[in-house]
Amino acid sequence: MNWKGKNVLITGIGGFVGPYLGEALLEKEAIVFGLVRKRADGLKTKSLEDKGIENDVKLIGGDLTDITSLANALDVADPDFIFHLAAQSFVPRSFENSLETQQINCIGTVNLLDAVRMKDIDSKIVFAGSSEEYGLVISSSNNHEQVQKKHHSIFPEVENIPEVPIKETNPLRPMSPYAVSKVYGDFLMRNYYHSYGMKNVVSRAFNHEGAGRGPMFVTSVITNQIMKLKFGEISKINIGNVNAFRDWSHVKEIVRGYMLLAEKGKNGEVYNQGSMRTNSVLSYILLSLKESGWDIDKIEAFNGEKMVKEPLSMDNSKIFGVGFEKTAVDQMMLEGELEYTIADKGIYAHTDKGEISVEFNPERFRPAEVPILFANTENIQKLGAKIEYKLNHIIKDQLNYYLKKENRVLF
Ligand SMILES: C[C@H]1O[C@H](OP(=O)(O)OP(=O)(O)OC[C@H]2O[C@@H](n3cnc4c(=O)[nH]c(N)nc43)[C@H](O)[C@@H]2O)[C@@H](O)[C@@H](O)C1=O
Repeated sequence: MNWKGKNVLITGIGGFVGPYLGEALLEKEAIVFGLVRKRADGLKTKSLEDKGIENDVKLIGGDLTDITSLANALDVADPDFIFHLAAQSFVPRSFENSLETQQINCIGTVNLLDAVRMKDIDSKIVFAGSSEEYGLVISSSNNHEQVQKKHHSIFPEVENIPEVPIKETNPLRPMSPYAVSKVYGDFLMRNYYHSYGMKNVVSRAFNHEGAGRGPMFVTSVITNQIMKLKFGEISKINIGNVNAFRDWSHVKEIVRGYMLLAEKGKNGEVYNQGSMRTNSVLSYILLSLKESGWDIDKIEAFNGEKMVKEPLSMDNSKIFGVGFEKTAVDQMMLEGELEYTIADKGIYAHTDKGEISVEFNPERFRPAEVPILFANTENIQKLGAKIEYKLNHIIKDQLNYYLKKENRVLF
């Protein structure tokens, strides 16, 4: 599609993904408008300045919870396309402040749809749904008796049949207020399409990362701390649940997917976006250490009970198909060879440059957890999406970002 001269409105342009999307659309000569919250010191945001596009996008002050400001934004932008990215997106915060999350993510989304409907604007909306909507997904790694019992107590209808890689047709079993809010938006989009013919497509993106990712998300927590470790600013790594598996993509790939969905996504449809890989948080730590120059010999639980040899071997690449990378640690965890928690308090990584301590901090654990996310992306691949970035590209980008001292933060 020719984006040249197309009016595009991005809600949440000042977040993590917004500037990447803005940049990609500007390269295609689209006219980019961005909704940002009004502040006393103006509309400019650091993430847009970091990308150097703060003067090229047209910022509109507004708030998703204020429908009048959305009507105004639509008047100003007269959009051909709307990318609705704005949200409270940090899962732990949604547990602490559920109402805020529902106000921004649910009320904000219905406000946007109603403003478009009442103004009778003919634009196509791409909605940022989330893989978090799938929530409690069954895989062989969490399909043993004790865990099955717990699954049934949360979702009695669950059948203990492995569901990975996850298709769009998988049941939605949200595990956090954030996830519930995204299910709301997802269903509302489809309802407005079927009720009013309002053009829209839902993207269910799995985790996406890169330089500038919010410091509270786990990949930033890891790479930030590893750079601090390298520069002697801290002496150990502090982390939460290392046994969760996530499907991590590069943010640039997800942005390409958003644009593809705007162009070719079927109205009223839902598309997964992801890498078709799954790795544990522990592996993200080990791979990041490796990328930063530490050679890991073995890892060992604080209590000394379990030992893992060659944690970084990258075989088994054919098991799950496209671009699958996993470490021996992932392999053992997925096959249940390593206990669900290989350690209760932490692990030591024995490296060529000495021992690194990785401490599990109970405050970083969540009241409810999504055990594994692993995307089946066949549907968006049929539209032309390709997976090019490897996990180590993503890690490198994040480590490079934290090479700069001013980017290293307390987290
Ligand atoms: C697709 C989806 O992606 C993101 O949601 P998320 O998966 O919750 O992302 P995260 O990076 O906060 O956590 C990933 C995993 O890592 C575990 N974990 C361990 N230790 C720490 C830790 O210290 N901090 C954090 N944040 N997580 C930790 C944590 O328990 C979880 O299992 C959002 O963009 C969301 O908006 C979205 O839509």
